Amino acid sequence: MRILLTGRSGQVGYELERSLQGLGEVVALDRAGMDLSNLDQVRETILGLRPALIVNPAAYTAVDRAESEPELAMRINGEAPAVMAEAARRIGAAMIHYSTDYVFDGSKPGPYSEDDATAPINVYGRTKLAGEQAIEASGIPYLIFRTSWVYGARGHNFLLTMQRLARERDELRIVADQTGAPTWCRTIADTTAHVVTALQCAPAQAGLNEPRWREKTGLYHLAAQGQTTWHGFAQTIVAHGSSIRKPRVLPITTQDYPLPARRPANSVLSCDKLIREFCGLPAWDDALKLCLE
Ligand SMILES: NC(=O)C1=CN([C@@H]2O[C@H](COP(=O)(O)OP(=O)(O)OC[C@H]3O[C@@H](n4cnc5c(N)ncnc54)[C@H](OP(=O)(O)O)[C@@H]3O)[C@@H](O)[C@H]2O)C=CC1
Ligand SMILES: Cc1cn([C@H]2C[C@H](O)[C@@H](COP(=O)(O)OP(=O)(O)O[C@H]3O[C@@H](C)C(=O)[C@@H](O)[C@H]3O)O2)c(=O)[nH]c1=O
Ligand SMILES: [Mg+2]
Repeated sequence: MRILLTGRSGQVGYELERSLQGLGEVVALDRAGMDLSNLDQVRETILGLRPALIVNPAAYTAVDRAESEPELAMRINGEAPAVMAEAARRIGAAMIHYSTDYVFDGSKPGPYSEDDATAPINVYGRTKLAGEQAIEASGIPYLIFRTSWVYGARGHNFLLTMQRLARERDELRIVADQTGAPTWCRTIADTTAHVVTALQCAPAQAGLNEPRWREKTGLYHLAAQGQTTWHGFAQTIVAHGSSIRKPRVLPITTQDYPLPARRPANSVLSCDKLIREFCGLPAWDDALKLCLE
C-alpha cells in the first residue's frame, strides 16, 4: 500500500520516514513537495498520488508566533487536515494525524482522557483542535494521536534548547508549575508503526485493511508514561550532561516567565486507551536516557 507522509523534515516526520519503511511504499514530502498553506496543492497532490494511507505530522508548531499569525496557523493546522480528509474520502484512504495536549485548558487535577472536554487557551491549541474536529467529521477511517512535549536529537525542542543554554549560562530559570510528559519523537514514530502493523497484518493486506481501521477509528492519547514539570525535565537533561560545569536549575513560576501564548498548567495525558488497544509506552525518563545516549 502507498503511504503519503508529510513533514518529513520535522521531529516526528523524520522518525516516521524510517519507522514506516516496510509497511508500504512511503512517499515522504517536505514543504517544497506539498505546502500545507496551499490548500489546492494539498488536494491535488493527494488526488494525484492516491495513497491508501495519509500520515500527517506536519504542523505549524511555533506556539508563541501563532498568537500573531492566527490565520496562517489555522490554515496549516485546521484547514489543511480538513482538505486532506476530504481528499482521503474521495479516494478511500485512511488518515493518521497528530495533535496536542494544548487542546486542554490544564485545569483538571489528574490526567486527561480522550473523552475529557477540550478548551484550548492559545491560538495553536485552537487550530490543532479544529484539525481534529475536521478529520472526525469527515467520516473517513482515521487515528488521531494526541501527544505532548515532543523532543529529539534534531529540530527545535526543549531538550536542545536546554543543552545550548547549559553551555552558555551558569543558571537556568525554568517554570516548575506546568506539568506534563516529555515524549521522544522516536517513541511516537515507533508506536505509530506498531499500530499500523496491528491494523494491517490481521491478515496481511496489500491495500488498506479498511474494516480493521474502521473498528479502531478514533482519538488516542500517545505520550511517554509518568509526569514531570519543565523544571524537572530541565534538571534531568542537565544531570545527564557530560560537561564538568553544570548550571544551577532554578524553579520559577509561569508568571516569572512571560510569553505571548498561555500554556496549560496540567497537560498530563492518560494513555490507557492506546495501551489497552495496541501496545505499551515507555516511561519519560527511560526514553530520555536512551535519546541522550
Ligand atoms: N513539538 C511538540 O512539542 C509537539 C508536537 N505535537 C504535534 O505533533 C506533530 C509533529 O510535531 P513535530 O514533529 O514536533 O513538529 P516540528 O515543528 O518538528 O515539524 C513540523 C513539520 O511541519 C512542517 N511544516 C510546517 N509548515 C508547513 C507547511 N506550510 N507546509 C508543509 N510543511 C510544513 C515543517 O516543515 P519545515 O521543516 O519546512 O518547517 C516540519 O517538517 C504536529 O502535529 C504537532 O502539532 C504535539 C504535541 C507536542
Ligand atoms: C527556554 C525556557 C523555557 N521556559 C518555559 C517556557 C514554557 O512554559 C516551557 C516550555 O517552553 P517551549 O517553548 O519549549 O515549549 P512549548 O513551545 O510551549 O512546547 C509545546 O509545543 C507545542 C508544539 C506542543 O504541542 C506542546 O505539547 C508543547 O511541547 O518552558 C522556561 O521556564 N525557561 C527557559 O529558559
Ligand atoms: Mg516552542
